[in-house]
Amino acid sequence: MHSNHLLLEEPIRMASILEPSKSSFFPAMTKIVGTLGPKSRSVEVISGCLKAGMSVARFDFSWGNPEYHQGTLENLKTAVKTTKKLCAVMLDTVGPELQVVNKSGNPISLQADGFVILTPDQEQEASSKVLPINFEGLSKAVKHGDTIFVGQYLFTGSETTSVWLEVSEVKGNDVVCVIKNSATLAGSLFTLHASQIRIELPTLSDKDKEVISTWGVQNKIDFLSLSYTRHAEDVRNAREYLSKLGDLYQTQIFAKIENIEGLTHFDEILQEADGIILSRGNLGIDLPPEKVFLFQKAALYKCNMAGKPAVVTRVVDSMTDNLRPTRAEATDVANAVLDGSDAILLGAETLRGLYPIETISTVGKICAEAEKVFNQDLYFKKTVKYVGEPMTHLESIASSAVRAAIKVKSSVIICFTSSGRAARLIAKYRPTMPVLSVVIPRLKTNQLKWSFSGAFEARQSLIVRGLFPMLADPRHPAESTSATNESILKVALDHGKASGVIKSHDRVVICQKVGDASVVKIIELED
Ligand SMILES: Nc1ncnc2c1ncn2[C@@H]1O[C@H](COP(=O)(O)OP(=O)(O)O)[C@@H](O)[C@H]1O
Ligand SMILES: C=C(OP(=O)(O)O)C(=O)O
Ligand SMILES: [K+]
Ligand SMILES: [Mg+2]
Repeated sequence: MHSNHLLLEEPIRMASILEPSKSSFFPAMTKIVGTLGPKSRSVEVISGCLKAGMSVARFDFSWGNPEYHQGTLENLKTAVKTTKKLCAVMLDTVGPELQVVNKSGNPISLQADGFVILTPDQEQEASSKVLPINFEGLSKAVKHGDTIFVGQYLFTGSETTSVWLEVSEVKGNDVVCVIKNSATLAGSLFTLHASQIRIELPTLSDKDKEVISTWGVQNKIDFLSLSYTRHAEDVRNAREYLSKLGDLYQTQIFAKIENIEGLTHFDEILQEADGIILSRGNLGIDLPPEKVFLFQKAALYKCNMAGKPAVVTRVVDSMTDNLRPTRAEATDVANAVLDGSDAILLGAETLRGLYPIETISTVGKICAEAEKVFNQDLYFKKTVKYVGEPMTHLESIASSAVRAAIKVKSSVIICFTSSGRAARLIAKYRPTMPVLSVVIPRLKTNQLKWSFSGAFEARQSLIVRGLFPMLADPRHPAESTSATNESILKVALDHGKASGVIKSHDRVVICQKVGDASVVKIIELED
């Protein structure tokens, strides 16, 4: 991954672009989140997705019932066991999402320049004249001239099954709209996005709370993807809610920025959240198109400097029905990596697309190519400058480990960690080689029972660029002696060798505590 590192800023020999990339054990340092659904729920397809590089599975509760998602999750567990590839679980909330329910499922044909009424009366059947919605307050929120977008769940923006509407007038609780483009709405559920409109609904709905406290608790979800996060308060409320649900106090919250309200409160949200999802599906229609890239670059920079993982969505929409991405999409994936994203989230492509596995492997290959030309040196300097001095001891150790690893051309960095903090800080400096984070379980109690920490911490690193976790045997307690440290290190090195990332005579940088001191060690392997 770090060999023959090219820099875009230097003249590249054009022919070198054509040199095939060496295959490596890790498809890419950038992680892939796949949304699982109808086209990606069998053990066979999920196994294919894991082998192709998916390391986080997203379960989107905007759609489907808990039993359906449970069936998928059971298959995921089987696939994880058989492929021996780790995968984290992300629960995605419905939040204040506006939806049109088309009970009959019959296609609804809308003609440009005609009118259609949006009504909160859900008793009415959806038709080309009336679309019933799940929200009473739309008529109070919108005014003449506002734009509304309605499309199939997870619309890609490139299909003829979604429609733009312009508000013509408000009649009581109904909103009369002019149809801007002819379209046929297909399916039984449509998402409705009112551009730049405040929707007075809670970010965590009652339905979300119920799902989290049942399905979420039962499955010990690693991540909560908080749809339509608009304020830091939304994250605080979700955290408060999770803190009372057994193991879920350890669940990380990823705030989804999907509209202008979230964008304007970005800095405060980033402080509260464990990570950010740049939800370009919704945000891409809330923002004028010419502003989307600016948000992406600015938000990724802020996440990188804060050392918090950032996930970019909606990159290869056209792969929902096609085996190849468009040129623009392929370039977009690479740019997301160059801009600093940790992970790419696939939505419709894996959920209802025809090529879930191929999409993951194509995106992974593009990411890996972009990583090779990522200007780590420049990024490193920028980050050190941003953090300033004095640095905390741990951050200084982490950044030094990355520098040492690059200088000695180390094949991997091995980081011992219990909380995951040290490994995340190393990843923050974007090393060009993989980081094997060896998570050492810690014995803990909640006054009712004793258990080992570590499982959440290990899985949560599956969304961070460059981190590859390994959970140490709980028989090696965190309060370790140097003898146990040595034996764990041997296990980590053997694991690295078996997977092909470490070879004989390689140099390896190790970050661990010896006694009370954090140390960075460089070792050179023998045969
Ligand atoms: N069990 C362990 N054995 C040896 N070193 C460790 C262990 N856990 C953490 N370290 C090292 O201790 C330092 C603090 O790491 P951090 O991840 O913040 O630890 P903690 O998990 O205790 O919060 C780092 O240098 C890390 O590599
Ligand atoms: C990922 C997104 O949201 P959803 O949950 O609707 O897929 C998005 O808007 O990009
Ligand atoms: K959702
Ligand atoms: Mg969305």
